[in-house]
Amino acid sequence: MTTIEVRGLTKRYGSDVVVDDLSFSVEPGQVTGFLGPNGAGKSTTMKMIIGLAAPTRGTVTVGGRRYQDLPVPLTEVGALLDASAVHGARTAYDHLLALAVSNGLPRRRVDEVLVRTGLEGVAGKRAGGFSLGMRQRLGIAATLLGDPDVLIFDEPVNGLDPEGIRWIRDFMRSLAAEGRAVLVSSHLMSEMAQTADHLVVIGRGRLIADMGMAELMHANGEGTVLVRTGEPDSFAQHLTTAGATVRDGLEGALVVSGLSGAEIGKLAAYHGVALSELTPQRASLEDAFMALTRESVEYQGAAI
Ligand SMILES: Nc1ncnc2c1ncn2[C@@H]1O[C@H](COP(=O)(O)OP(=O)(O)OP(=O)(O)O)[C@@H](O)[C@H]1O
Repeated sequence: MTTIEVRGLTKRYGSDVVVDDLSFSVEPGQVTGFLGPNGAGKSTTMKMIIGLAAPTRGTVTVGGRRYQDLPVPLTEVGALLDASAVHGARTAYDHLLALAVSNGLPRRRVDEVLVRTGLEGVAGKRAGGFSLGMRQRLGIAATLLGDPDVLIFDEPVNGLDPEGIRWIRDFMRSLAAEGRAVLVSSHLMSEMAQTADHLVVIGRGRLIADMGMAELMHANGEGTVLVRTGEPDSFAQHLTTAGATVRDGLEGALVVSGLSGAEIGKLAAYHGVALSELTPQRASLEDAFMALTRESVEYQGAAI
């Protein structure tokens, strides 16, 4: 089972400890969101995973081995840390071919990853003229050349338009569905809420939370549903009788916990109550993240 294991990882730059005794695991078949405010140490951690920065202390292994000890790293782990790191004068095809050849990978992989990332139509175009979204696709294509079980992406949706964001999100999910371990960093909880199965949250280089997305949602009141109806009082009664907890929301809305949206919908149908809104709440997740990382953000602000 190929995973990333981070144990007691620490990185010091001068007197600054930017990654501080960090331990977590990245499991296969999941998207693990690596969350933290700007400057929390996400990029530095990712660099240490793929041997671009040396830990001051601690270890990090991919599939049980240090990156430096992997015979053909590209076949074990693909990483996209900076999509602009492309030779602009080269075509997309030549960029990938150079990477494949220098890593002893078969030429056919270039065609395969171009198709997989939807770039086959622009394979002969110079990467320098690519939009940010296309550069990201090209960067992702490169990570897949060696068909690795582990993939690492640093803020892959930064600066992308909604269509680009959606493409990346779906792509991450499809990679995890194939059984790969996917580690993806972001400073936005809202982004991770729609992509990740598991979350590793850091602040000031330290681990703040390491938990399943479902667990986090549950712990932070996810499962609350906003309900609007013309008969709030009688429907609130039905909800309470069915085991839900109901409190009043804004403008006559009911805020319901203890029943899912589907269950509330069925209950309304059973009692012949027309609902004008039935919305599972997600905002609490963003609140949870802000609360978790507030201290580290304030520290950053105060340090400037
Ligand atoms: N080569 C370096 N030399 C000195 N300090 C560094 C170096 N690389 C990163 N840092 C510092 O380490 C801290 C963590 O940076 P890092 O880029 O890992 O954070 P991050 O969580 O990825 O944030 P962002 O989302 O802003 O990239 C920052 O304060 C940064 O200035």
